[in-house]
Amino acid sequence: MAPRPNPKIAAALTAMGALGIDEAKVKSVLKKLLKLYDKNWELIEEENYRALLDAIFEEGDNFEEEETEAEKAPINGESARPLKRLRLRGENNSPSSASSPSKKPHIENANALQGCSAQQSQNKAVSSEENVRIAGRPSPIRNTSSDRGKQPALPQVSLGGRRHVSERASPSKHPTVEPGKFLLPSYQTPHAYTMTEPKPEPVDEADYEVPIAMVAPEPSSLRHSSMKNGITRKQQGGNVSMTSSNHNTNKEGASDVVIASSAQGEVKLSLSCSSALQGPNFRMPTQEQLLKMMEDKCLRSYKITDPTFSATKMLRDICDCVLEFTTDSNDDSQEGSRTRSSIDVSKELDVNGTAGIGGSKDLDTGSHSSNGSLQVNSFSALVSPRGPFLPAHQSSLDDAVLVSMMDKTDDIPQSDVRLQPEDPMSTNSLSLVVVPNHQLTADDIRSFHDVNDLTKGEENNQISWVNETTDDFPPPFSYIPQNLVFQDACVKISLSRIGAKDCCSCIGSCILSTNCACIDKTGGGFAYTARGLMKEEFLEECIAISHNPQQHCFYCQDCPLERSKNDGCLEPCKGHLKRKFIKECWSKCGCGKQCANRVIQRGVAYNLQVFFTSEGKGWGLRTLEDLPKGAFVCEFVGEILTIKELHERNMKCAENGKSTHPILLDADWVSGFVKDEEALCIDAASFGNIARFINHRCSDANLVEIPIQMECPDRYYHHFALFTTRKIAAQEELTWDYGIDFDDHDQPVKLFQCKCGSKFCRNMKRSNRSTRSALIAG
Ligand SMILES: C[S@@+](CC[C@H](N)C(=O)[O-])C[C@H]1O[C@@H](n2cnc3c(N)ncnc32)[C@H](O)[C@@H]1O
Repeated sequence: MAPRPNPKIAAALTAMGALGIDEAKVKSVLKKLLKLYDKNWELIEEENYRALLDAIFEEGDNFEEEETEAEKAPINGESARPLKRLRLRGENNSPSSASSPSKKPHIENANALQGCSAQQSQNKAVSSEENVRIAGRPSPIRNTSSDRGKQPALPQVSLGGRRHVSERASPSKHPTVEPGKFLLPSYQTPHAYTMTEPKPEPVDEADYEVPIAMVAPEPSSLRHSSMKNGITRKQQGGNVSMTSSNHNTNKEGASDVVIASSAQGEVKLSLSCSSALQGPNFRMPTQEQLLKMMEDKCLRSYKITDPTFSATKMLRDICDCVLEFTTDSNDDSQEGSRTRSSIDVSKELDVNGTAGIGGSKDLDTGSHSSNGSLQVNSFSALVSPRGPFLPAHQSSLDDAVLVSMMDKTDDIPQSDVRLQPEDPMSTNSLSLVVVPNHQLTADDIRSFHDVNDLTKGEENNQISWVNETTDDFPPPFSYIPQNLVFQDACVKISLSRIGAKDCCSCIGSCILSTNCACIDKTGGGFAYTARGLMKEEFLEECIAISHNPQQHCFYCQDCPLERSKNDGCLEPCKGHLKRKFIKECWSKCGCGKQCANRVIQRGVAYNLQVFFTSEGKGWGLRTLEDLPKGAFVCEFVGEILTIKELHERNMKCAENGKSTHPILLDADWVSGFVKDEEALCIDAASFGNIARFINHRCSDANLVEIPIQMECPDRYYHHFALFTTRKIAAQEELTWDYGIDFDDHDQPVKLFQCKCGSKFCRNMKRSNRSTRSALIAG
């Protein structure tokens, strides 16, 4: 009867067999190792048989070196080592091994030996260290799982700088190497950025450098200087970039790695292939190919045998390390905060090969410059640390060359990392997303939105955004919770202007007071209920005014709106609505913040959401909870401009094909003369709050706007608050009547084809009217 195999030996053989290592070789090395370690299996089994694996590699190298001493003559200026490995690879890939999938690791194993060669030569030089290592610890590999990411390379493995392509398998020399195993770009057309599997092509070694590198999306001048300096550190708009470049003096198109982090805890790691890579058939590998290859490489070169090892995780670890370094451990504010990191891999191609890094031109999304170069700017780095993910801008994947990967969410386990290049809209923060080559300005970057909270924490509640209809993202703008003066607007807020009659001296809440000065100023008494809702009567009056504006207009003699047009033909005043307003108590009053007469200043109180409408109105705002009638929803916040400034802005916007959405603020029209700097409006196009998403509905809108006087004693109201006109059910879109006269093409609000769907739609009535007139005329 055959002796029962030692289960420990069997397990070791199985583990090594899984890596494609020949059983006989394992046995022979194991025997020696057992002897060396005095049969201490613990040392051998530690770290997935790392000691054994290491010994096998070393033994393999010694064996090969002895065997191929005669073949060490340099070829093409290369050392003999790669060639020796290749020969070995050829030997290992006997027909049987090549055809069997299980033999694939043989190829990798040969590569691993190749990766070991540097180690081998170092080992010889540090034999005393080696002795210590063997005696004290079986594995020379210090790269334990806890080290991973922080110290990705083995100290004894020299990987600094580029590795020449001939160190890798080149199909011309290694016919047994599988296609797609290598990052050998096969260029099809200048526009072919599809993630197709690269074909192994004959590569001229002189033109090909292994890319460990990155071309940062930055101006060419900066890139150039960073390349010259080798290593640069630059401060750009709050981002710190650490550029580590591996400059090859023989090549114009050297490449480098950029790791950037922002004060918000965002980390961006960018890698790019430089023009030096461009070959006649350059083609981008898929992310999976790239990461798989990296994992194979780690297995070979660093002997990382941990089955849970992944290149993705390693990249994330790099980001984590940056965060660790850049986060002040004493900073309490950082504690408990959700940190995220993003990893971008970008690629720059210089198709005609003339410009290299310094000479490439930037391109628009989906297109290429005349010189064929492609500049990638990532906005995945713009993701708020609090938000899970800023999805890529709508773009075809074919045009995209940049991948972004978010990691480290609180709610999704890291092991759940999925690469989803096919789903650019996925809001899974762990998605690998391809984003387009797109030039972003600093303004663009500042104004992107967190999918969980586009208020950037400025409101009481987070306000998320969703798009279930298209691939669009909310337009870029800066979120502000309170109005800001743009430039010339005269907004007089000063304590000295608020006299005794302009503020109350109530104690606690004014609702119980019989002589509140603020309530007296609000026409018609206390406007709010104790619950902070608008009183029915007051609300109905406001609604009635908005329904019949003609009956509540004041017409001035010298209208600042007409004056501001500056076109030499002053038309008569079109009228200013005399609205009801509310005077809320304020800081100079005796009451407290919880006073029932302070509603809008307590901010947004309901759960709202920005969503993409399905009726063609673009983005809209909806409520996620039932709202009672008379509830304050939000203020319309934006930049306060003079009407003159608005006209100038409108002209510029028209040139750029953009539009503003201003609303006119009330002034003291009845005083007879309102100065230019007192005729004001609010424009929320570039700076605004959630109200900028509220769409128009003719007549039966569920919100009504009411001016609020707070910190100004006169009839210049800078607060425009929106209250519900009725009960609103959860999920309903919030709308208000902009008060547009669809016949007046001269108003500051840009006219649009109204799709409010109301049976009272003025635009629909207008088009019905014109159809009728056309029918009558015709
Ligand atoms: C203040 S913005 C509202 C948010 C806007 N929908 C967006 O996507 O950013 C006003 C613009 O929204 C669109 N809009 C608002 N109400 C609309 C309606 N009833 N029908 C069609 N478009 C509307 C118009 O383009 C208008 O210029």
